Amino acid sequence: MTSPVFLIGARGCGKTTVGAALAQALGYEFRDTDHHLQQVTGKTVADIVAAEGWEGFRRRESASLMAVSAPQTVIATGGGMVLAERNRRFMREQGAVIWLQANAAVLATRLSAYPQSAQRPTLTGRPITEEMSEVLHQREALYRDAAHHIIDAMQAPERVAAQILTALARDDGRKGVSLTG
Ligand SMILES: Nc1ncnc2c1ncn2[C@@H]1O[C@H](COP(=O)(O)OP(=O)(O)OP(=O)(O)O)[C@@H](O)[C@H]1O
Ligand SMILES: O=C(O)C1=C[C@@H](O)[C@@H](O)[C@H](O)C1
Ligand SMILES: [Mg+2]
Repeated sequence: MTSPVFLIGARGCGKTTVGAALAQALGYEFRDTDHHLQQVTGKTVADIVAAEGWEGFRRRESASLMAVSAPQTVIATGGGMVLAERNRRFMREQGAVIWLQANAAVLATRLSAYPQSAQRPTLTGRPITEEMSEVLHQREALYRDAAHHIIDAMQAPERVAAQILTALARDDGRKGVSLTG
């Protein structure tokens, strides 16, 4: 397998955390669309949203997705990457798409412990548990639509990474190629 691996899912599901470990295990590059956007603009998500609105941010994150996608790369995407149909189609066509699934209570607990509010400005203006419930309600069908594999992200990061490796190896087995070849 050489095609990119895209990690999708809500804020706090572990795309950045698990993505780095997964890339290391595969010997792949690791890219993160939120980090890329911050590097090229020199601005945080909150800065971009304040200057250009969420619409401007969504346009820029779609461009980031195209910019970082490459063979032998694990890509942690922004939580809202799936909102655009074009992004969902692009990821499905270009590589393997993995949804890291977690419930609102777990996500809210993680995000409360480590808010990073410059990178995660409020999406709804509501308290965090309510916000995550609302966001999941709006997006679950989109994550499901985009994903080739759904992984339980409410386990230790190493377990999550191991289960993704198993799913990718199974894909390769079906195609008759080895994971590293
Ligand atoms: N499997 C896990 N178990 C426990 N804590 C986790 C797990 N995965 C991530 N975390 C913790 O949750 C927080 C959010 O993780 P991370 O930044 O990787 O999420 P993300 O999906 O990249 O979020 P965002 O969409 O906002 O970029 C971090 O503090 C991280 O240490
Ligand atoms: O879920 C979302 O809409 C977001 C998630 C983060 O990764 C960032 O991309 C940004 O804060 C928006
Ligand atoms: Mg992240």
